[in-house]
Amino acid sequence: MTAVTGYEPALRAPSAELGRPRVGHIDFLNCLPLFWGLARTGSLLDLDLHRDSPERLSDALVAGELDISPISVMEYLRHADDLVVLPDIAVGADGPVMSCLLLSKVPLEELDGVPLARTTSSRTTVRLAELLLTESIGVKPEYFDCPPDLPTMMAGAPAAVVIGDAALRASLQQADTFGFQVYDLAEMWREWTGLPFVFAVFAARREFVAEHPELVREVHSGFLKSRELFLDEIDVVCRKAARWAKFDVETLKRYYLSALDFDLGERQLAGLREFARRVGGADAGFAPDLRIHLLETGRTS
Ligand SMILES: C=C(O[C@@H]1C=C(C(=O)O)C=C[C@H]1O)C(=O)O
Repeated sequence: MTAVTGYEPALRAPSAELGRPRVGHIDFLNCLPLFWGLARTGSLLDLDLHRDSPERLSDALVAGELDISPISVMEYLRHADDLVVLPDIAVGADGPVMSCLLLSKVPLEELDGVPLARTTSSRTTVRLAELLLTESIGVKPEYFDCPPDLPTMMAGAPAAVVIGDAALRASLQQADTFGFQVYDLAEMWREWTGLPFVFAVFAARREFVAEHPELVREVHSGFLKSRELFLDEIDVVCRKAARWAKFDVETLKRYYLSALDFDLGERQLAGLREFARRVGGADAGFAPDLRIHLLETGRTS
Protein backbone atom coordinates (compact mmCIF):
# COMPACT_ATOMS: atom_id res chain seq x y z
CA MET A 1 0.00 0.00 0.00
CA THR A 2 1.36 3.43 -0.87
CA ALA A 3 0.74 5.74 2.07
CA VAL A 4 -0.77 9.08 1.22
CA THR A 5 -0.65 11.54 4.03
CA GLY A 6 -2.46 14.65 2.98
CA TYR A 7 -0.99 16.80 0.23
CA GLU A 8 2.35 15.63 -1.06
CA PRO A 9 3.55 17.83 -3.91
CA ALA A 10 4.58 15.23 -6.46
CA LEU A 11 5.30 17.83 -9.10
CA ARG A 12 7.56 20.78 -8.52
CA ALA A 13 5.45 23.91 -8.85
CA PRO A 14 6.09 25.42 -12.27
CA SER A 15 7.19 29.04 -12.40
CA ALA A 16 4.47 31.66 -12.10
CA GLU A 17 5.52 32.92 -15.49
CA LEU A 18 4.91 29.56 -17.12
CA GLY A 19 1.75 28.78 -15.17
CA ARG A 20 0.68 25.20 -14.78
CA PRO A 21 1.12 22.85 -17.74
CA ARG A 22 -2.11 22.38 -19.70
CA VAL A 23 -2.80 18.67 -19.46
CA GLY A 24 -5.58 16.69 -21.13
CA HIS A 25 -7.57 13.97 -19.42
CA ILE A 26 -9.97 11.56 -21.14
CA ASP A 27 -13.35 11.86 -19.51
CA PHE A 28 -14.04 8.11 -19.73
CA LEU A 29 -13.74 5.36 -17.12
CA ASN A 30 -10.58 4.17 -18.89
CA CYS A 31 -8.60 7.12 -17.49
CA LEU A 32 -10.09 7.06 -13.98
CA PRO A 33 -6.88 5.39 -12.67
CA LEU A 34 -4.90 8.52 -13.48
CA PHE A 35 -7.50 10.91 -12.17
CA TRP A 36 -7.72 9.00 -8.90
CA GLY A 37 -3.98 8.96 -8.41
CA LEU A 38 -3.48 12.61 -9.37
CA ALA A 39 -6.18 13.63 -6.91
CA ARG A 40 -4.82 11.41 -4.13
CA THR A 41 -1.21 12.56 -4.48
CA GLY A 42 -2.16 16.21 -4.85
CA SER A 43 -0.46 16.45 -8.28
CA LEU A 44 -3.82 17.52 -9.67
CA LEU A 45 -3.30 20.96 -8.16
CA ASP A 46 -0.07 21.39 -10.13
CA LEU A 47 -1.81 20.74 -13.44
CA ASP A 48 -4.24 22.80 -15.46
CA LEU A 49 -6.34 19.71 -16.21
CA HIS A 50 -8.76 19.67 -19.14
CA ARG A 51 -11.26 16.81 -19.06
CA ASP A 52 -12.79 16.06 -22.43
CA SER A 53 -13.56 13.38 -25.01
CA PRO A 54 -10.60 11.76 -26.79
CA GLU A 55 -11.18 13.36 -30.19
CA ARG A 56 -11.38 16.87 -28.73
CA LEU A 57 -8.25 16.35 -26.61
CA SER A 58 -6.40 15.02 -29.67
CA ASP A 59 -7.34 18.13 -31.67
CA ALA A 60 -6.40 20.44 -28.78
CA LEU A 61 -2.94 18.87 -28.39
CA VAL A 62 -2.28 19.09 -32.12
CA ALA A 63 -3.49 22.73 -32.17
CA GLY A 64 -1.15 23.66 -29.29
CA GLU A 65 -4.02 24.36 -26.89
CA LEU A 66 -2.68 21.64 -24.57
CA ASP A 67 0.94 20.88 -23.64
CA ILE A 68 0.57 17.22 -22.64
CA SER A 69 -2.36 14.90 -23.29
CA PRO A 70 -3.56 11.46 -24.18
CA ILE A 71 -4.00 11.44 -27.95
CA SER A 72 -5.80 8.94 -30.13
CA VAL A 73 -3.12 6.88 -31.91
CA MET A 74 -4.29 7.77 -35.45
CA GLU A 75 -3.90 11.48 -34.61
CA TYR A 76 -0.58 10.83 -32.93
CA LEU A 77 0.69 9.04 -36.04
CA ARG A 78 -0.40 11.95 -38.25
CA HIS A 79 1.53 14.42 -36.08
CA ALA A 80 4.35 12.23 -34.77
CA ASP A 81 7.05 14.74 -35.71
CA ASP A 82 5.52 17.46 -33.52
CA LEU A 83 5.05 15.21 -30.49
CA VAL A 84 7.09 13.29 -27.92
CA VAL A 85 5.55 10.11 -26.51
CA LEU A 86 5.70 9.48 -22.76
CA PRO A 87 6.98 5.91 -22.30
CA ASP A 88 5.50 3.23 -20.03
CA ILE A 89 1.97 4.55 -20.13
CA ALA A 90 -0.82 4.26 -22.71
CA VAL A 91 -4.42 3.15 -23.13
CA GLY A 92 -4.35 -0.23 -24.84
CA ALA A 93 -5.18 -3.92 -24.52
CA ASP A 94 -3.46 -7.26 -25.00
CA GLY A 95 -6.63 -9.22 -25.69
CA PRO A 96 -10.27 -8.17 -25.23
CA VAL A 97 -10.54 -4.49 -24.15
CA MET A 98 -14.32 -4.47 -23.41
CA SER A 99 -14.76 -0.89 -24.64
CA CYS A 100 -13.68 -0.67 -28.29
CA LEU A 101 -16.35 -2.63 -30.07
CA LEU A 102 -18.04 -3.47 -33.31
CA LEU A 103 -21.72 -4.20 -32.77
CA SER A 104 -23.57 -5.98 -35.53
CA LYS A 105 -27.03 -7.43 -36.06
CA VAL A 106 -25.76 -9.46 -39.01
CA PRO A 107 -22.72 -11.74 -39.41
CA LEU A 108 -19.61 -9.70 -40.26
CA GLU A 109 -19.29 -11.43 -43.64
CA GLU A 110 -22.64 -9.86 -44.59
CA LEU A 111 -21.57 -6.26 -43.94
CA ASP A 112 -20.40 -5.63 -47.53
CA GLY A 113 -22.14 -2.48 -48.84
CA VAL A 114 -24.22 -2.23 -45.65
CA PRO A 115 -24.41 1.02 -43.59
CA LEU A 116 -22.13 1.04 -40.55
CA ALA A 117 -22.29 3.87 -38.00
CA ARG A 118 -18.92 5.07 -36.64
CA THR A 119 -18.78 7.01 -33.40
CA THR A 120 -17.43 10.53 -33.80
CA SER A 121 -15.54 10.19 -30.49
CA SER A 122 -13.00 7.77 -31.96
CA ARG A 123 -10.20 8.26 -34.46
CA THR A 124 -8.35 4.98 -33.88
CA THR A 125 -10.93 2.29 -33.10
CA VAL A 126 -12.93 3.29 -36.18
CA ARG A 127 -9.79 2.90 -38.33
CA LEU A 128 -8.98 -0.43 -36.68
CA ALA A 129 -12.52 -1.66 -37.42
CA GLU A 130 -12.18 -0.66 -41.06
CA LEU A 131 -8.78 -2.38 -41.31
CA LEU A 132 -10.07 -5.62 -39.81
CA LEU A 133 -13.25 -5.62 -41.88
CA THR A 134 -11.39 -4.93 -45.13
CA GLU A 135 -8.37 -7.14 -44.68
CA SER A 136 -9.36 -9.85 -42.25
CA ILE A 137 -13.08 -10.30 -43.00
CA GLY A 138 -13.01 -9.04 -46.61
CA VAL A 139 -16.00 -6.64 -46.57
CA LYS A 140 -16.44 -2.92 -47.26
CA PRO A 141 -19.46 -1.46 -45.44
CA GLU A 142 -20.85 2.04 -46.19
CA TYR A 143 -19.33 3.96 -43.28
CA PHE A 144 -20.98 7.07 -41.87
CA ASP A 145 -20.10 9.15 -38.81
CA CYS A 146 -22.58 9.49 -35.98
CA PRO A 147 -22.54 10.98 -32.46
CA PRO A 148 -22.12 8.29 -29.79
CA ASP A 149 -25.80 7.70 -29.09
CA LEU A 150 -26.60 4.02 -29.57
CA PRO A 151 -30.33 4.30 -30.46
CA THR A 152 -29.49 6.89 -33.17
CA MET A 153 -26.60 4.80 -34.47
CA MET A 154 -28.60 1.57 -34.62
CA ALA A 155 -31.65 3.32 -36.13
CA GLY A 156 -29.61 4.14 -39.22
CA ALA A 157 -27.57 0.94 -39.57
CA PRO A 158 -27.40 -2.72 -38.54
CA ALA A 159 -23.84 -2.22 -37.28
CA ALA A 160 -21.87 0.35 -35.30
CA VAL A 161 -18.42 1.04 -33.88
CA VAL A 162 -18.45 2.45 -30.34
CA ILE A 163 -15.84 3.20 -27.68
CA GLY A 164 -15.49 4.11 -24.03
CA ASP A 165 -18.26 4.06 -21.44
CA ALA A 166 -20.88 3.98 -24.20
CA ALA A 167 -19.33 0.75 -25.50
CA LEU A 168 -19.25 -0.84 -22.04
CA ARG A 169 -22.93 0.03 -21.64
CA ALA A 170 -23.76 -1.29 -25.09
CA SER A 171 -22.20 -4.71 -24.58
CA LEU A 172 -23.09 -5.18 -20.91
CA GLN A 173 -26.57 -3.66 -20.83
CA GLN A 174 -28.01 -3.04 -24.29
CA ALA A 175 -27.15 -6.05 -26.48
CA ASP A 176 -30.47 -7.80 -25.82
CA THR A 177 -32.57 -4.68 -26.44
CA PHE A 178 -30.97 -4.02 -29.81
CA GLY A 179 -30.23 -7.63 -30.75
CA PHE A 180 -26.62 -7.24 -31.88
CA GLN A 181 -23.54 -9.41 -31.46
CA VAL A 182 -20.51 -7.81 -29.82
CA TYR A 183 -17.09 -8.04 -31.49
CA ASP A 184 -14.14 -6.87 -29.42
CA LEU A 185 -11.74 -5.11 -31.79
CA ALA A 186 -8.66 -5.44 -29.58
CA GLU A 187 -9.30 -9.17 -29.33
CA MET A 188 -9.70 -9.42 -33.12
CA TRP A 189 -6.43 -7.51 -33.60
CA ARG A 190 -4.66 -9.81 -31.10
CA GLU A 191 -5.91 -12.92 -32.90
CA TRP A 192 -4.93 -11.48 -36.28
CA THR A 193 -1.45 -10.19 -35.41
CA GLY A 194 -0.49 -11.75 -32.06
CA LEU A 195 0.22 -8.23 -30.74
CA PRO A 196 -1.28 -5.84 -28.18
CA PHE A 197 -3.17 -2.84 -29.52
CA VAL A 198 -2.55 0.74 -28.39
CA PHE A 199 -5.56 3.06 -28.72
CA ALA A 200 -4.10 6.21 -27.19
CA VAL A 201 -0.61 7.35 -26.19
CA PHE A 202 0.29 10.18 -23.82
CA ALA A 203 2.29 12.80 -25.64
CA ALA A 204 3.79 16.24 -25.09
CA ARG A 205 4.29 18.88 -27.74
CA ARG A 206 7.86 18.79 -28.93
CA GLU A 207 8.57 22.48 -28.37
CA PHE A 208 7.11 22.24 -24.84
CA VAL A 209 9.52 19.37 -24.06
CA ALA A 210 12.42 21.39 -25.45
CA GLU A 211 11.51 24.35 -23.22
CA HIS A 212 10.49 22.46 -20.07
CA PRO A 213 12.09 19.01 -20.11
CA GLU A 214 12.10 18.64 -16.32
CA LEU A 215 8.47 19.60 -15.98
CA VAL A 216 7.42 17.07 -18.62
CA ARG A 217 9.42 14.37 -16.84
CA GLU A 218 7.70 15.29 -13.57
CA VAL A 219 4.24 15.12 -15.11
CA HIS A 220 5.20 11.77 -16.61
CA SER A 221 6.36 10.38 -13.30
CA GLY A 222 3.19 11.81 -11.70
CA PHE A 223 1.16 9.73 -14.18
CA LEU A 224 3.13 6.57 -13.37
CA LYS A 225 2.73 7.11 -9.62
CA SER A 226 -0.98 7.72 -10.06
CA ARG A 227 -1.43 4.44 -11.89
CA GLU A 228 0.49 2.62 -9.15
CA LEU A 229 -1.59 4.19 -6.40
CA PHE A 230 -4.79 3.34 -8.23
CA LEU A 231 -3.76 -0.33 -8.40
CA ASP A 232 -3.00 -0.31 -4.68
CA GLU A 233 -6.43 1.10 -3.95
CA ILE A 234 -8.44 -0.58 -6.70
CA ASP A 235 -11.09 -2.05 -4.40
CA VAL A 236 -12.02 1.26 -2.88
CA VAL A 237 -11.94 3.09 -6.24
CA CYS A 238 -14.18 0.52 -7.91
CA ARG A 239 -16.60 0.59 -4.97
CA LYS A 240 -16.84 4.37 -5.23
CA ALA A 241 -17.10 4.37 -9.03
CA ALA A 242 -19.80 1.67 -8.99
CA ARG A 243 -22.06 4.16 -7.19
CA TRP A 244 -22.31 6.40 -10.27
CA ALA A 245 -20.81 4.51 -13.20
CA LYS A 246 -23.71 2.03 -13.51
CA PHE A 247 -21.34 -0.98 -13.59
CA ASP A 248 -20.80 -3.28 -10.66
CA VAL A 249 -17.53 -3.52 -8.73
CA GLU A 250 -16.47 -6.83 -10.29
CA THR A 251 -17.05 -5.53 -13.83
CA LEU A 252 -15.00 -2.43 -13.14
CA LYS A 253 -12.18 -4.48 -11.63
CA ARG A 254 -12.20 -6.80 -14.64
CA TYR A 255 -12.06 -3.76 -16.93
CA TYR A 256 -9.06 -2.25 -15.12
CA LEU A 257 -7.12 -5.39 -14.26
CA SER A 258 -7.78 -7.80 -17.16
CA ALA A 259 -8.98 -5.74 -20.11
CA LEU A 260 -7.16 -2.40 -20.24
CA ASP A 261 -3.39 -2.43 -20.60
CA PHE A 262 -1.85 0.83 -19.37
CA ASP A 263 1.72 -0.07 -20.35
CA LEU A 264 3.80 1.19 -23.23
CA GLY A 265 6.83 -1.08 -23.44
CA GLU A 266 8.47 -2.98 -26.28
CA ARG A 267 5.49 -5.25 -26.98
CA GLN A 268 3.01 -2.38 -27.06
CA LEU A 269 5.36 -0.34 -29.25
CA ALA A 270 5.60 -3.32 -31.60
CA GLY A 271 1.78 -3.34 -31.79
CA LEU A 272 1.75 0.41 -32.45
CA ARG A 273 4.37 0.09 -35.21
CA GLU A 274 2.49 -2.82 -36.77
CA PHE A 275 -0.71 -0.75 -36.88
CA ALA A 276 1.21 2.17 -38.46
CA ARG A 277 2.72 -0.23 -41.01
CA ARG A 278 -0.71 -1.55 -41.97
CA VAL A 279 -2.59 1.75 -42.20
CA GLY A 280 0.21 4.19 -43.09
CA GLY A 281 0.64 5.69 -46.56
CA ALA A 282 -0.21 8.84 -48.51
CA ASP A 283 -3.95 8.63 -47.74
CA ALA A 284 -3.35 8.25 -44.00
CA GLY A 285 -1.05 11.27 -43.83
CA PHE A 286 1.93 9.41 -42.36
CA ALA A 287 4.58 6.96 -43.49
CA PRO A 288 4.16 3.28 -42.54
CA ASP A 289 7.64 3.29 -40.99
CA LEU A 290 7.49 6.67 -39.27
CA ARG A 291 9.71 7.54 -36.30
CA ILE A 292 8.33 7.45 -32.80
CA HIS A 293 10.02 10.01 -30.56
CA LEU A 294 10.08 8.83 -26.94
CA LEU A 295 10.69 11.05 -23.94
CA GLU A 296 13.80 10.97 -21.76
CA THR A 297 16.53 9.03 -23.48
CA GLY A 298 15.94 11.01 -26.66
CA ARG A 299 16.00 7.69 -28.49
CA THR A 300 13.86 7.37 -31.59
CA SER A 301 12.54 4.11 -32.92
C1 LIG B 1 -9.93 1.86 -24.68
C2 LIG B 1 -10.36 2.99 -25.22
O1 LIG B 1 -9.41 3.71 -25.84
C3 LIG B 1 -9.66 4.89 -26.56
C4 LIG B 1 -9.92 4.86 -27.94
C5 LIG B 1 -9.69 5.97 -28.73
C6 LIG B 1 -10.04 5.96 -30.18
O2 LIG B 1 -10.61 4.98 -30.67
O3 LIG B 1 -9.75 6.95 -30.89
C7 LIG B 1 -9.10 7.13 -28.16
C8 LIG B 1 -8.80 7.20 -26.85
C9 LIG B 1 -9.14 6.11 -25.89
O4 LIG B 1 -10.21 6.53 -25.07
C10 LIG B 1 -11.78 3.42 -25.10
O5 LIG B 1 -12.12 4.59 -25.38
O6 LIG B 1 -12.60 2.62 -24.67
